[in-house]
Amino acid sequence: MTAPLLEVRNLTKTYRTGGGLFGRERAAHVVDDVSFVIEKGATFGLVGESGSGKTTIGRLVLRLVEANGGSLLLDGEEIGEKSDAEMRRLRQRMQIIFQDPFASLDPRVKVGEAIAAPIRLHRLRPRRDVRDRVVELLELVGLGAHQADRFPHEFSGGQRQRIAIARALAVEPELIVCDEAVSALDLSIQAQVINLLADLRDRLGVSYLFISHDMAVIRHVATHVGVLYAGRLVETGEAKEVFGNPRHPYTRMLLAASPSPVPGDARQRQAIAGEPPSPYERAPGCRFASRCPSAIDACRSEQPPLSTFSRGSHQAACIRAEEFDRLTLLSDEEARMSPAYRLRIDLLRRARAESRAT
Ligand SMILES: Nc1ncnc2c1ncn2[C@@H]1O[C@H](COP(=O)(O)OP(=O)(O)OP(=O)(O)O)[C@@H](O)[C@H]1O
Repeated sequence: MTAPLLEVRNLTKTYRTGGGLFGRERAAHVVDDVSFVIEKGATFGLVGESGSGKTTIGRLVLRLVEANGGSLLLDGEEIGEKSDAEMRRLRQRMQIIFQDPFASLDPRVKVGEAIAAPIRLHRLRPRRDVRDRVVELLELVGLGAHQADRFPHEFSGGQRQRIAIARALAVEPELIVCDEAVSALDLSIQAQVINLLADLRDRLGVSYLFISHDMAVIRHVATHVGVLYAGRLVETGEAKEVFGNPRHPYTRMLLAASPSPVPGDARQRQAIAGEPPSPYERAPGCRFASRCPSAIDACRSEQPPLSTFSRGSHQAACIRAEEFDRLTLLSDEEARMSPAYRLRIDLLRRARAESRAT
């Protein structure tokens, strides 16, 4: 079996703030033991609420910030230890697109020049061919040759994002990290940019780490999904499995809070009650326990077992919630035939009721 394009293993990031002469040093546990893979030509959608650590993971993958632990393998090769010089070469294979392309486009530089700069820097084309390549890239993202001589402010938000995509593609990357790349756009423009990204994936074989807080966007764009809660991945899997059969209670809450994918479906969206814990406070139990409808007392004192990470498979981190679901789905008939199951479900129900009463 060939190696996946990117393999992230047990990635951890803790920021230390304060300290010094008078301040007390504090640790923000922002990313905790995160593992996932991105296959060639796949879009891995990383979704979670604000502050869950999505941007940090994107930056860790590109080594724009350094991890405290874990490893990163690009095409099977460890890149976590590479020197700055080696990383500069590797960065050509990995690009990033931000939410606000205006911030990353110099207002004084014509867009043709902005796209040509990385081609020249990495000497990807002979000088005389650079202009043709810029035109080719503009056309690839649905813009025209005549737009090369305009300045960024002459474009709409959606067009600017297309320019950012063209510039990222200029170095022929294998992986593009899209950090909230469509979040600032109107819905109809969002759909156009998402379709463009999917089209480029099919035509060029590029892969994406697509970061978004919006389940509806992830549903449209992702082939695989990772659901992040307070720095931990609580569920990963193929998109059709995660959306068709979400297993973690947090995934279900995110889905209930997002619009129905069925046109005309008037289902009420349910806001997620409560707040995630601060990264500065890491209690021993499950981070999601205070918001979890299936939580029992034990969840507040110990982390529920994590199912082992295995490549490409659907995994649910919370074995306890899974077991509760499985048992409650048993029909009375099945439960009668299986006294052990019946006993177990009675115990779980009682534990849950007691935990709610306290
Ligand atoms: N340099 C830093 N020092 C201390 N804490 C940080 C630093 N950078 C990020 N954090 C904290 O890490 C947590 C995760 O931030 P991050 O930006 O990765 O989350 P996010 O899921 O991308 O959220 P958002 O969608 O709001 O950008 C936040 O609580 C943030 O305050």
